[in-house]
Amino acid sequence: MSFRQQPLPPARLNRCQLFGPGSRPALFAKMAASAADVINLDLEDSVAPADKDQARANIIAAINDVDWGTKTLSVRINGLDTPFWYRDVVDLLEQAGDRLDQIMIPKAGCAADIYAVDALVTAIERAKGRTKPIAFEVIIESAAGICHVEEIAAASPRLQAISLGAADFAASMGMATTGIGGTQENYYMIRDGQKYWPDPWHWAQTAIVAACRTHGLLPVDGPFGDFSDPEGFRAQALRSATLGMVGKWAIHPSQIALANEVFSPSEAAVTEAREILAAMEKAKAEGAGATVYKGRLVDIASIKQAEVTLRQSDLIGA
Ligand SMILES: CC(=O)SCCNC(=O)CCNC(=O)[C@H](O)C(C)(C)COP(=O)(O)OP(=O)(O)OC[C@H]1O[C@@H](n2cnc3c(N)ncnc32)[C@H](O)[C@@H]1OP(=O)(O)O
Ligand SMILES: O=CC(=O)O
Ligand SMILES: [Mg+2]
Repeated sequence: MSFRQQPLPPARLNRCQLFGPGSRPALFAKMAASAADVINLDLEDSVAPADKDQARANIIAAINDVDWGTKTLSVRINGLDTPFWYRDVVDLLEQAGDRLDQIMIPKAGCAADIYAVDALVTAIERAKGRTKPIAFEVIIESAAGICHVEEIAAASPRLQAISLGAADFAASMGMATTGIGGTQENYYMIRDGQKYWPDPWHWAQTAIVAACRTHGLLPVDGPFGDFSDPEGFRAQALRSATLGMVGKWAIHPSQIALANEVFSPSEAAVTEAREILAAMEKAKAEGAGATVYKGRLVDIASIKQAEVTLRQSDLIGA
């Protein structure tokens, strides 16, 4: 480990972020009653320009009126390239109650984007005497965003999470795709006449995970558009979890249980993590730094790997 210790991310569950358009208030109570850890009420791309004002009013009313339980409550504001975002921030901070936890900033391209929203939020918090600081989450979904992901991750102490937005990311990168996330038909390799489909999102995900882990944030996988394909969703989520992401968006209620399942360590994984810690305790007592568990090497790094699983399991149990 470097002299500078790697900070832990916020100790809260973020296995599933359920999205719903601010222009469909009939969904809000259903979202609140769902099993998602995080609720994202949307003012951005699921809301038509003509509906932005009404969606904002719907969301402010719902933040105050709906019982959101213990969920993290987040609102996705409009991008900084639009005429809507400042009004989103001003109205939310001036009119929504303290139940609002977080603002999601889409299409972040550089640290200054986060700085701009931070400055506005901070001024309104002070003017209005808001005592609970609003947290931020951002979406990396552009070429500029992925190029500057590390400076974005360091941009504000308000930041808690970064998601990959596969749809806008693909558009910004000029990728020849229309599907949102998952396997892309034309992204394949051939070996011995057999097609094999690699993961086109892999490098962007690992860049986000590395930036998040460096700065103590939660890395999250974004939307999987084909909600009629649970196996495709599961495969994408399993890859994300394997790479270090802690959760995934749901754009339909059918995806919530899948995300919760994938991002909750199984009983077998928890048992194995505990057994590795026990094996290492025994090794330590015998003066060894490494030992054999189920025929394979475990050493001091294995303790840290096991702790990743146990921290997540403890959060779920808490
Ligand atoms: C690329 C991006 O930016 S993704 C993020 C932004 N996008 C979004 O927020 C889209 C969120 N999802 C949706 O708007 C909707 O789920 C849609 C448009 C995809 C599908 O909507 P519908 O056609 O109503 O879905 P469907 O009929 O299958 O819904 C089944 C049930 O789930 C409910 N439901 C649908 N979406 C949601 C949701 N997001 N949250 C909670 N409940 C929902 C429906 O009201 C319906 O309830 P009912 O059984 O009580 O009648
Ligand atoms: O906002 C999400 C995306 O995929 O684009
Ligand atoms: Mg987007």
